[in-house]
Amino acid sequence: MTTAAIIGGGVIGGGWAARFLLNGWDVRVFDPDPEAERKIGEVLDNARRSLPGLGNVALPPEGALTFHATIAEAVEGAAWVQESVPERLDLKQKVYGELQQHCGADAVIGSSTSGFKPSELQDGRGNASQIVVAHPFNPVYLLPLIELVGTEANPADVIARAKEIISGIGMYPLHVRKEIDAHIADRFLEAVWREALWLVKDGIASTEEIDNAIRYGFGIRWAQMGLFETYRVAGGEAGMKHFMAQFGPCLTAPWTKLMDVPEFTDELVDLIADQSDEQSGMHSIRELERIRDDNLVGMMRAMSANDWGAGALQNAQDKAREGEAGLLSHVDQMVDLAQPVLTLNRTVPLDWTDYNGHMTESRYLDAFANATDRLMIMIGCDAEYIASGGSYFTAETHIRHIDEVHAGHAIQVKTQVIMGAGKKMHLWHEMFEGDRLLATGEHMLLHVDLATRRSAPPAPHVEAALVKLAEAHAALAAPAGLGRAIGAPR
Ligand SMILES: NC(=O)C1=CN([C@@H]2O[C@H](COP(=O)(O)OP(=O)(O)OC[C@H]3O[C@@H](n4cnc5c(N)ncnc54)[C@H](O)[C@@H]3O)[C@@H](O)[C@H]2O)C=CC1
Ligand SMILES: C[N+](C)(C)CC(=O)CC(=O)[O-]
Repeated sequence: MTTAAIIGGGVIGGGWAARFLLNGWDVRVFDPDPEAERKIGEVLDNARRSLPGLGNVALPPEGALTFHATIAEAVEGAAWVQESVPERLDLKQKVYGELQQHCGADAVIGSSTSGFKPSELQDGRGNASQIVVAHPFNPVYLLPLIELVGTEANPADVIARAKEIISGIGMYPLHVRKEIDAHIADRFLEAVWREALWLVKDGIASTEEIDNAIRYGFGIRWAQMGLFETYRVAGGEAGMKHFMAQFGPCLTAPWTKLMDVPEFTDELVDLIADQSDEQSGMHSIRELERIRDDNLVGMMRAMSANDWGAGALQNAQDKAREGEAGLLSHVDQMVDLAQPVLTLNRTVPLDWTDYNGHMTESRYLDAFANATDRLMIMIGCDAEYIASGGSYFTAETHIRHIDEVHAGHAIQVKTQVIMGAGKKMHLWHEMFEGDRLLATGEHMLLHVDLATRRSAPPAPHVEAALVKLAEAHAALAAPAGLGRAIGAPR
């Protein structure tokens, strides 16, 4: 088990703690705030309901979370130390002074700083080589971006280790090669924030109107294509050059206020805080966090379905975790061919639940369809085979809903091949939460030629693998409920 130390467990430190913990790391926290344990507990509750279901493969078992009275205790045995104390350079440097006396010389110390350069954090430190900026985005347990910034004081192996660890907890290390104030992303956020303050101060728009301008338009667009790809498309068939020719001249027009920052007078602070209360005060912060998390999970899962952007990153993570989750890619890897095959091992995601507060009926079919996909892969009917023109179509399905299950709970599907020969594949899926049977799915599939869209025999290697599994499963008892039609129990 690997250990992370979290120094400062507020909004961001709490998110880091959840990210490490849910990815199987032990987490040791130091924060002098007597409320820190409660606050991190609440962040963790939100993380547990949203992160595990983001991908389609189960996360590793959670690590252990402990709270410590001193920095010295917290950093003991930590491979990664994440500093997330308030944004004050003197405080951050004081904290490094203390923690470097106790942490391992080979531990990486990441700072969550939103704006300081790594050279400012390293200044005066004996062992500057282990200190880097690892700037996350709120909520740290869901958003994958980390701006990783180092200096010449950081050897290549420290940056490489930092990248490896960040990737290992499902995040995307964006290596900022040249240090600047506020890195890359906060430069944008700061520019947008300044403009927004002017719009409110000048009475042009309320906080809610500004938020609507973002969330009904360019905010959704940015989430999936960023800035340049979006503008390339906006240039039409003529592309980026046309876009720049059309909108370049506007840059000299007074469209932005940038460095001209409105003074934070009491009047301006009250104006913004009052509008914000009116806009969102009906929700507690924890409620708003859950609404935000539900939306983020939904958007990111949509991008996973398209294998795009943050969704493609999640898919790559899922792929890397399959082995650990017991999901195999060929029947020949099975230790015991005569047992039902584990074809799904995942957590119920937030967007699979309905108004009854449990997994909705259509998602049972989703889960069983995913289980069938896994079995197809295991007999050689994988992406390459399908691209060559052969696949299976489902001809008939019968699902029995036996017990309910909720978002955030782990589910597994085990699959028995009832019959597999020639064009036919008859499958029996059983869905469990632990030992509790949740549902069964009986599915008849036919092999097809994708060019003619008609049934056709599979390639010999696919049929051989299917027959091998079907013959091994023939020794299993017939499942209770096999062949049942809707009606009174028999
Ligand atoms: N809030 C945000 O949206 C983001 C903040 N950051 C950065 O993360 C860092 C932390 O910010 P937040 O979590 O927002 O602040 P916060 O105020 O929520 O949390 C700071 C925590 O540090 C603790 N603390 C204070 N002195 C300490 C010490 N000597 N040792 C250990 N803990 C101490 C406090 O008790 C508090 O719990 C800052 O550098 C900030 O720029 C980065 C990304 C986003
Ligand atoms: C406002 N902020 C500068 C602290 C924001 C960040 O640093 C990143 C984020 O999560 O928006």
